[in-house]
Amino acid sequence: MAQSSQQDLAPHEEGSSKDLYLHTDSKASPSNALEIITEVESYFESPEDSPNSLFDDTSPVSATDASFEFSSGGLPVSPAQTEAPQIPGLFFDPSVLVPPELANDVVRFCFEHYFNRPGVNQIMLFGVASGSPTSPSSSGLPPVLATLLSTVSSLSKPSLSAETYDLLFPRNPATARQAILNLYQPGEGIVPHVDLLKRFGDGIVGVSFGSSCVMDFAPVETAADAAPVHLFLPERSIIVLSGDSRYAWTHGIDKRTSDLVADGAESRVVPRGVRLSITFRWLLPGADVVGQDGIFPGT
Ligand SMILES: O=C(O)CCC(=O)C(=O)O
Ligand SMILES: [Fe+2]
Repeated sequence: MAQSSQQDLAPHEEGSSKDLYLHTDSKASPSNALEIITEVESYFESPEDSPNSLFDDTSPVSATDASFEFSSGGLPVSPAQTEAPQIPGLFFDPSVLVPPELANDVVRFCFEHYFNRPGVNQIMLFGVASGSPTSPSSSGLPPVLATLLSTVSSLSKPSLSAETYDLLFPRNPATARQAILNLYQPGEGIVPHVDLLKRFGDGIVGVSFGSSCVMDFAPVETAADAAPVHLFLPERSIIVLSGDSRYAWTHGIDKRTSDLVADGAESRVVPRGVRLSITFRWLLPGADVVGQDGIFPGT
């Protein structure tokens, strides 16, 4: 699969594999969100036919069931690991999950407010440079996402170093947060990439809703040849990318309808359902200005 540099992912950048159409959507905008951007097309990789059911049953099936693909190219892939890989700055604890009630609230809110029209599969929300885990309502994000952020903050604190925790959840944020909502149908993915270096700072946190998936990581330097690390991200799990894992490794999701996952000495196939991911990132200073010289074209 093609690797994408961070430039390829910039909306409207030349060289992007697909044209992106951005528009602000004031109708769908909760009053406390600064801006909502709907990307009608995105850099997602899609299969020929996308199933249209939402959040289907995704119970695992036997790895010997030949009806499930193991990779987009039909080539076998090694089973994904279920524990955090040894990638500096990557934090992942499979036992730390967002509570189901909050996950339901988040999914319901996002479908009602953002994914309520055909063709919309990506939404960007921008918070403000204030608010903290202790007063999430002042983040400028919709309340349910502010609650998600504060829940992720308390859930992940024990697994994070103090330094990484402060990076993600500083007492007095100096820059604004972006929340990007990505909706994947089974069979869709996202090309391996490093999140935009000029737009986003260090410390990225992502939460999976509705379905698991396997995220692939590869070192930037050797991404073309090196065997990627495959990590199984269960529904409601939290992943943190900082330091090397944010800057020196690509991350991506192969376009498959099922994933092969290690299960002790065995492996199992886990079908993918509709997955919503919510990723929180820091906008770099100056990247929070919307306009010709701001976060949109040309930056
Ligand atoms: O869906 C995900 O978990 C990853 C999304 C992502 O990497 C991005 O939006 O930059
Ligand atoms: Fe990313």
